[in-house]
Amino acid sequence: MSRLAVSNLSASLGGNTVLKGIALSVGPGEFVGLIGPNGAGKSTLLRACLGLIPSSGEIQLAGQDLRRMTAADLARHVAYVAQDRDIAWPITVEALVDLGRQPHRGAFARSALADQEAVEAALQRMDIGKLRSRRATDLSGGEKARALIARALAQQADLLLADEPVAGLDPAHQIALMQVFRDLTRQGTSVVASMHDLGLAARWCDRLVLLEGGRIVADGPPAAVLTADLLRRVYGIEAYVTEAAGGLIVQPTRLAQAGIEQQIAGDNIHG
Ligand SMILES: Nc1ncnc2c1ncn2[C@@H]1O[C@H](COP(=O)(O)OP(=O)(O)OP(=O)(O)O)[C@@H](O)[C@H]1O
Repeated sequence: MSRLAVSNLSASLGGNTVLKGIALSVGPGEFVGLIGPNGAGKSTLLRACLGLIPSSGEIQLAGQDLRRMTAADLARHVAYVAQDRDIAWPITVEALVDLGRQPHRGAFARSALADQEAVEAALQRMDIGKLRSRRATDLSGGEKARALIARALAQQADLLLADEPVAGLDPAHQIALMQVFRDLTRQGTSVVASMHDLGLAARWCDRLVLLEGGRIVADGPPAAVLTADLLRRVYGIEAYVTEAAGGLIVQPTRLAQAGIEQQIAGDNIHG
């Protein structure tokens, strides 16, 4: 059964239709990268799948109609890392991560062993064990991002939706996060992460979904989606793309239009 099944999904914001007839199914253990230019609709799609914005069409989570699920049901099935990293309260990092356990217990219950283990595992996975006693509001941007991802990991939901989770992370923590997501998916969790880093998306995701103007224009293995033609057409870039041990390598190199202009200039100089 799909962890997430969306069909004919459309959504409007501020009077504009920003998602148009989206169909998407994510199975157990898939690591899906949601890619596309600024404004393509990636955040809106993730938010619609959580019922955070009004939408039309069908959205099922773990076989249940999203619009019939209670907040508690939803929190047991799906964890979310928002693009916005604002942390409102000066609670400790450990207390912040522990909030991820809330769906698993009553509001005033004491933390059970399973909760403590989940929090500890999330702190270690995101390499923030040594920050556990710091106030979350005092962390650096990348540290805040890791704390918020840890909170979502502690939730131990079957589906994790993460909006630009690598933004602001240093290269080591970017790779470590990709490894965490891959490990989770190999254990059966499904991950959908929006990403701008095409190199990371190419190398780590099982599947890429490319959005443009609120529509899905490609959906498949990285090598099928990150073609020179699609990169030029959708992003307006040229890229170095090659198969290598360990996965596809994609390195954007220049603007497609600028490339044409340079070629013309070069032709004039040499011609
Ligand atoms: N509250 C809003 N009111 C009006 N338009 C909105 C609103 N929120 C988003 N939009 C528009 O919806 C479109 C999709 O936005 P969205 O944030 O989903 O894009 P995105 O692919 O996540 O972009 P980015 O890569 O820049 O984060 C954009 O054109 C954006 O301007």
